[in-house]
Order: sequence, then structure tokens, then C-alpha cells
Amino acid sequence: MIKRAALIGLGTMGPGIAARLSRGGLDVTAYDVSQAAVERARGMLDLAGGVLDRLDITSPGTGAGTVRFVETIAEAVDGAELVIENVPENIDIKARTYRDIDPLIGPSVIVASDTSGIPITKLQAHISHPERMVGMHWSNPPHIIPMIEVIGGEQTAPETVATIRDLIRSLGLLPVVVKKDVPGFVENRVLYALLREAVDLVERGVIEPEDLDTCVSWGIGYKIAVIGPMALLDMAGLDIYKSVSSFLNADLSNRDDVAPMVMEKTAASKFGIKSGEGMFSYTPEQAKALQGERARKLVAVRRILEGRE
Ligand SMILES: NC(=O)C1=CN([C@@H]2O[C@H](COP(=O)(O)OP(=O)(O)OC[C@H]3O[C@@H](n4cnc5c(N)ncnc54)[C@H](O)[C@@H]3O)[C@@H](O)[C@H]2O)C=CC1
Ligand SMILES: Cc1ncc(C(=O)O)c(C(=O)O)c1O
Repeated sequence: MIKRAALIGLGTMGPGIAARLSRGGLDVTAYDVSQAAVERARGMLDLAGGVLDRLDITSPGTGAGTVRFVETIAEAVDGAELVIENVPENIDIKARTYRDIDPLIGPSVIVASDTSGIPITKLQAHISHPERMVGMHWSNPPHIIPMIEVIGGEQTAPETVATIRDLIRSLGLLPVVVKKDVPGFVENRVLYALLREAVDLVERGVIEPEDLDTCVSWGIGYKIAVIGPMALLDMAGLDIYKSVSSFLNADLSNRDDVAPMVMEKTAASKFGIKSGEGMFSYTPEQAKALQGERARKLVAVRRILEGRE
């Protein structure tokens, strides 16, 4: 079983993944090109550790793992059996990172990408042992959400997929193996279908953003956490789904570009919480409070869904 992992990229996702892997007993080295990202990641590790305590996630009998911040990519991958790439969702940046790692690792080291949806087949063109490359798609916040997609590309060896699936299981998490390397895999294909329609409804003035969130969180999200979409079809009745989808599907958004509202906001650097404004506005104090409140609620819901209270 894998005991030493390297995390490359410590932005939104990296620190939570490092915290979860080390709590699972792995020794982790963590590297980012940005010193500011490293400093932020150090702080996030403590916060994530507190959340893992509240989830009662304890280290296995083999003892707690460690997170060691290092200054070069060579130090990060030295001795690692698994390298997890968490750099921005840009194929050129990812390809450059693989080219940097490639001469530093042996042929048995697994290189996993946390890409949100770039096909693994495209990424593995940039590495000399493509059979050891795999998609390992965590969901944000990664120390709290227990499901991780595992995706093999055209050249990924079945044993590589099995090793990552087994690692995820051994950490007490939920691996979902995606059988075809389609863009966005499964989680983001479903999420982005929902987000496209949600943005379209707000943009067309059908509903206010706050009301859209109330509708989706309480009308759909709460229910779907307990009853997945396939089970929901059976609960509603396939006859109902057939009738509604026969007129509704043709009316749903099918835009294949990015919605103007999102283009305008990103052009004005309105990225959301990280910049203080996006769909809503946030002061730094509100952003911090929201992060804590959301973690508390996600922990409480997860404990109930796992039958622990
Ligand atoms: N943000 C999200 O909700 C999720 C993101 N992902 C995916 O995870 C990956 C990372 O996403 P985020 O953490 O959101 O990105 P981010 O932009 O917050 O962080 C990326 C980090 O990579 C660093 N970086 C850039 N080039 C580097 C290099 N050559 N070596 C080392 N570090 C480097 C940057 O300094 C930055 O700190 C992306 O592929 C993204 O699509 C996956 C699941 C959820
Ligand atoms: C908007 C958005 N995009 C991508 C992802 C991802 O899983 O890659 C997420 C997420 O919640 O994890 C997301 O919210």
C-alpha cells in the first residue's frame, strides 16, 4: 500500500487533500511555486485537522502521517510512490508540470491528476510512463467530501486504477471508478448541467440568485443527498419523467459557450469568495464565518448520512 505521497499545487484543493492523506497515515510532501500559497496552506492544514477531528477520523494503527512543506519539486517527489498534481486547470501548465516531474521519478511511481475534467488520455501524452497516470478527482472541500472519482485514460494500466481505488478505500473514503474517460468525468458533467441551467435562469430574470439557491438546496440538494438521481427516477415514476422530459428537455439551456453573466464577472475579477465578490459579495469576516459554518453543517450532515447520529 502507498505510504509516501507528494502534492504538487497547494491552492484551493491541495491543503485539504494533504490533511486527509496524512490523517490516513501517509507521509506527504507538499510543494507550490508560490510562497504565499504555501503560507496559506500551512494555516489551512490546522483548520482541516480540526474538521477531521469533528468527523472522528483518526489515524490508523500504523500511526499518524506527516505533511512536510518543501522548496523544490525534486524534494517533493523524492521517495514518493504517488504524486498528486493539483496545479490550475490548464493543460499547458499541467503538461509543463509533468515534464518537470518526469525525469525525477522512477517508472513505478503513480502520477495522479486532480483535474476537474480534462480527459486523462490528453494529459498522459505528456509523461513517459502513461500506464502509471490516472485521474484522482477529489471534490471540494476535499477533507470533508468522501467521494473521489478514479479515471483511467486510454493508456492507463488497469493495475494503476486498482491501486488508487484500493488506496481510497483503505482511507475509509468512497472511490467511484469512471469507466470511460469523457470530459468532466461524471461528477462535473452532472454538476455543470445543473450550473448551466441555474446561471441561465438567473440571467434570464426567471429568479433571484438567493431564491435559486433556496430552491435547489432545499428542493433538490437535501433530497438528492439521500436519494440519488437513479433512485429518484424510480421514486417519482419513469412515466412522470417520460411525460415531463418530453416537453421540458427541449426547453432547457443548451448553450455551448460560457454564459455572458459569467464572462462579464470574471472580466471584472469578480471570482467569488476568493476576490470578495462573485454572484454575491463577501467581506473577509463574512468569508471566514461562512467557511466555518459550511464546514460545521457538512460535518453534521455527513455524520447523519453515515448513520453515526
Ligand atoms: N477548486 C475546486 O473546487 C476544484 C478544483 N479541482 C481541480 O484541482 C486542480 C487545482 O485546482 P485549485 O486548487 O482550485 O487551483 P488553485 O488555482 O487554487 O491552485 C493551484 C495552485 O497551483 C500552484 N501552481 C501553479 N503551477 C505550479 C507548478 N508548476 N508547481 C507547483 N505548483 C504550481 C499555484 O501557485 C496554486 O497555488 C485543478 O485541476 C482543478 O480543476 C478539482 C476539484 C475541485
Ligand atoms: C464549480 C465547481 N467546479 C468543479 C468542481 C470539481 O469538482 O472539480 C467543483 C467542486 O465542488 O468540487 C465545483 O464546485
